[in-house]
Amino acid sequence: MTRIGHGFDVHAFTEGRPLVLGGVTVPSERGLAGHSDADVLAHALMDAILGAMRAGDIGQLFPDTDPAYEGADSMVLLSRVMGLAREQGFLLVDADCTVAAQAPKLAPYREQMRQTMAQAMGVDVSQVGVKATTTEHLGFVGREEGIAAWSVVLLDKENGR
Ligand SMILES: Nc1ccn([C@@H]2O[C@H](COP(=O)(O)O)[C@@H](O)[C@H]2O)c(=O)n1
Ligand SMILES: C[C@@]1(CO)OP(=O)(O)OP(=O)(O)OC[C@H]1O
Repeated sequence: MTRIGHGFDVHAFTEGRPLVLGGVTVPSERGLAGHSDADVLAHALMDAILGAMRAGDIGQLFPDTDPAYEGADSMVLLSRVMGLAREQGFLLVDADCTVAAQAPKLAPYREQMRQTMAQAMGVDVSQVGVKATTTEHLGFVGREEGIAAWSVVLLDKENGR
């Protein structure tokens, strides 16, 4: 049985925080606001996995009211989500992600993001795609107010329903 999952997340830019995307700290004057490290790309990927598992979303699993997740490393959370998936018999077939950011330029960090997220999930780098786009200066992304990310995943479960 194969399940599809989709994830979407947005975080606003803020001063005084590092910009963490796909577990990689990207050189930037500003970072993203959030209870955790605000890794919007990892959050979209986690929600896609949870969606395919029909297991709610990251806000349910890691509430932003819980001090345990203050400043949390999203790669640790991603490992935990994939661990839950494995416990339920799911294997990751494939994942693909898109980050919409007007700036900074993300292409130089794309491969590192793929590798870092693949490692956190315990899968091969070939199973994780990361792409970046601007929004041609349109909307909140285009005004450089924040970054959005989307992810789709396929999970496989033997003899599952
Ligand atoms: N933050 C970003 C956004 C885009 N890129 C790369 O530039 C290419 C062109 O972007 P468009 O929005 O004009 O299509 C895109 O395909 C990415 O490779 C980037 O590195 N960082
Ligand atoms: C990751 C979590 C962890 O508390 O916090 P945030 O960084 O606020 O991220 P968001 O995507 O807004 O919500 C999900 C939360 O689970």
